Amino acid sequence: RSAVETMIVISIHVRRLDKMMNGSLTDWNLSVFTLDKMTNGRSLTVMAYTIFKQRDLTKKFNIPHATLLSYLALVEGHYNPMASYHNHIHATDVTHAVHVILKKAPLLDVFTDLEILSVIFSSIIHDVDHPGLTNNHLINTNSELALMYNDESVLENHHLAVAFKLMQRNQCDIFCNVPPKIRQRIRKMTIDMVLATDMSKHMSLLADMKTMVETKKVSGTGLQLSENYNERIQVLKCLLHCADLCNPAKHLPIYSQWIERVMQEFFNQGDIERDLGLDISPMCDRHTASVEKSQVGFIDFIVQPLWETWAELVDPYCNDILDEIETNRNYFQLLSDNNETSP
Ligand SMILES: COc1ccc(C2=NN(C3CCN(c4nc(N)nc5ccccc45)CC3)C(=O)[C@@H]3CC=CC[C@H]23)cc1OC
Ligand SMILES: [Mg+2]
Ligand SMILES: [Zn+2]
Repeated sequence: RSAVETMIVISIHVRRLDKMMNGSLTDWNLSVFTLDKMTNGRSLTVMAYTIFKQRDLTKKFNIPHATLLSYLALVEGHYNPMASYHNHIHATDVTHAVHVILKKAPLLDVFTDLEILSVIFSSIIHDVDHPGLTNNHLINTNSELALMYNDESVLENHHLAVAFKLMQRNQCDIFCNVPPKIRQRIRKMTIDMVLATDMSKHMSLLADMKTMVETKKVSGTGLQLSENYNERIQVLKCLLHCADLCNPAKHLPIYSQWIERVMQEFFNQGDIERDLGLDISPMCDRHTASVEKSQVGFIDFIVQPLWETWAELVDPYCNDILDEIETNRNYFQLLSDNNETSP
């Protein structure tokens, strides 16, 4: 489809989307699955374009509309439709989550337009061309990607390289009217944020956040960020990471669909590992994995500690999110107990 046709199709969806949401794109429990059906598999382009318009980013950074649409459609088309979880709908979900988190009261006047553009751009591209396999698997199978990136944040380096390479396509450079120094700053922030979505960085990210909480407690005020780049990017990394790990914070019907998709992706990887005679990765053996136990562990060890620290540092009022996580955790704990008792 030419960019013009894409633009027309998308703008029809954008208008329908606006009506559907009656402008309330900020509904945390919006179903991106419904949105994707409504937009014939174009939910990322429609979501991202709508957010850019609502935040006036096209005007603030002089982004030509046709260029934005072409690039968004190109990126969406480079998400892997064969990946049941890490496809374009996950990117729509994370982009939407970043947008909603940024709208929360404690963050309203904290970040600059440049930082907002960068974190929304990062969410759009953060998993582009994901193969549906984990970094460890790519490393253990001597994949081309692991060879390319020397086993270090292999997937995340790939997502970034693909996203910036696609920007070189004709009429796809969305930052064409942005001064070089600003372009460089967007690129640096995007690289830092997307690399921080590598789960192997999770514990150090969490530790750094806890340190910030301790120092912030001293000031006792809301989130007061200094001009210091490292302090500001630290919070933005965590914002994107929270959005990437927001499935357990959603109502069960939505959360359950993400579980089904991620387990399908993990089991597919486990099947490959079994066929290769490799050790099967955690949660990836379809014959022994307990979906319920995996979710309880995922919430207890990773998701709840992250969101709790986020609440302490940034948003003391995100109890609705913490409550949802706890409700979902107890639901899967109960399922897990029942599976134990009844054979
Ligand atoms: C909806 O449900 C899920 C959604 C996403 C993911 C995601 N999982 N992960 C990892 C997370 C930690 N894992 C564990 N490994 C080991 N040895 N032990 C553990 C013990 C308890 C919990 C987790 C682990 C490995 C996989 C990613 O890397 C994805 C990519 C980026 C973000 C999250 C994704 C998992 C979900 O349910 C399990
Ligand atoms: Mg990722
Ligand atoms: Zn992701």
